[in-house]
Amino acid sequence: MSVPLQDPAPTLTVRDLHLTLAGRVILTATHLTLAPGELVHLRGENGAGKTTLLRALAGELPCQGVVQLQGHAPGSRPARARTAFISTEPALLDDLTVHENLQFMAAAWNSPHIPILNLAHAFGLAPWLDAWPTELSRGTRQKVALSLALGLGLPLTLLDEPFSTLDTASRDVLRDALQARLHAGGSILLTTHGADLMGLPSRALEISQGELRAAVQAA
Ligand SMILES: Nc1ncnc2c1ncn2[C@@H]1O[C@H](COP(=O)(O)OP(=O)(O)OP(=O)(O)O)[C@@H](O)[C@H]1O
Repeated sequence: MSVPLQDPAPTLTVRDLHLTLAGRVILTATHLTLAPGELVHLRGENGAGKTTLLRALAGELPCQGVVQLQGHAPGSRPARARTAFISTEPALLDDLTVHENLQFMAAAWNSPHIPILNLAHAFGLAPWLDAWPTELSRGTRQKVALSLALGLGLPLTLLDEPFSTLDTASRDVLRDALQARLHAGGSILLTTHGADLMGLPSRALEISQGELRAAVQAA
């Protein structure tokens, strides 16, 4: 007897999320799910609430409602162990070299160091491995952070405008790394201002004036 195929459990589930800052409701999201191997592309104008949503899902901002990452609340230890979040100004440890940062983060996540280093090489970071983070340009710092985020191979990757500071060759490397993460069953939520996702299969969501709306289209 054949067993009916079932949809895999979502990596991320959001229902009736409300986020209030300084007495003002900044963000509402009635419904959002992210399946394994799915890329959701969050679009919206300046100030729409994209970064705020990513920060809430990463556990950096407290919110009300149902938010579950593989059954865990954002910010909890198990949720943090499953989430990579790269902001537009990614933090690195300034008293460690780039290579030491990569090794330290791999050890902190109990993850192999080699996939991270391979991505760093693909991004052309070899000349920067012995540099200090304070010596890096914005785009180079972003490439270090993206090597970490995608090389860790965590179930959920949250990326705030990951393409914005990258040159053409690095955008291609990022596209291939995102594709590989999706093939491995990772879930990705990323923000952009525009619509160009370089051919990556994605589901677009629109966020406007702090309100997350229903799906727009598959790309
Ligand atoms: N700490 C805070 N206190 C009060 N309001 C805030 C705070 N952080 C963000 N906001 C407000 O939340 C709203 C959404 O900001 P957010 O940074 O999420 O927008 P965004 O869509 O990422 O914009 P952009 O494309 O410009 O980066 C804005 O109106 C902003 O002023």
